[in-house]
Amino acid sequence: MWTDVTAFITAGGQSRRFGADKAWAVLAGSTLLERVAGSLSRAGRRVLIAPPGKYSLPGWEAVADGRPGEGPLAGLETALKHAETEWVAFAGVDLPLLTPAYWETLLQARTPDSQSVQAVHPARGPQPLAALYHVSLLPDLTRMLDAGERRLRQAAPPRRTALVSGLPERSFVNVNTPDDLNSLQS
Ligand SMILES: Nc1nc2c(ncn2[C@@H]2O[C@H](COP(=O)(O)OP(=O)(O)OP(=O)(O)O)[C@@H](O)[C@H]2O)c(=O)[nH]1
Ligand SMILES: [Mg+2]
Repeated sequence: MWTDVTAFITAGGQSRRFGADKAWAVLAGSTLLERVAGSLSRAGRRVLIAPPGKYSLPGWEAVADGRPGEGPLAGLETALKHAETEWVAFAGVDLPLLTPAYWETLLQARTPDSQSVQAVHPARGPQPLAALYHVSLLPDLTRMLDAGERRLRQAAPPRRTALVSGLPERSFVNVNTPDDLNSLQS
């Protein structure tokens, strides 16, 4: 059990590219939402950020977005506000190949002065949508959002971000379109 981290799944998106709610899309008998949730099931407290009543996931609390429709950076602000631990594990709904081992590797890479821990894809760089964040980021995050910033990759300063290389590339598979899902099924 990961007692010192709270898991959050940000599920407030519109799935415009997918064309239907991708949280409910099924891969190998489980929904994408269930698959991400499964990777985080060892977290002591688990919270879904989504419009009220939209999803229910056994073992997961639900909280509403503080800034509905403003994207995953706003979802992260909501997560940090609801965290009762110093660290949160923050994930999107559309990363169906994440595993407990992925998160354990990130948890072990925390350092006393880091505010985020992110896995690095060899071609695409740091992966902020399946990453750890420290609650001390909250005031700066709120300021950034108030100033109009919406890019999740801006959430943590690079000098305070611990980077983890060498995780299996399949961990990063991200489903944005029906083709992305089809290519996993074939
Ligand atoms: N809480 C919250 N999460 C969001 C919001 N917008 C997107 N997300 C989530 O952020 C993650 C990554 O976002 P995208 O891949 O862009 O998903 P999306 O916005 O539903 O899809 P598109 O409409 O195709 O961009 C997914 O888990 C989304 O549910 C939002 O406004 N609030
Ligand atoms: Mg989007």
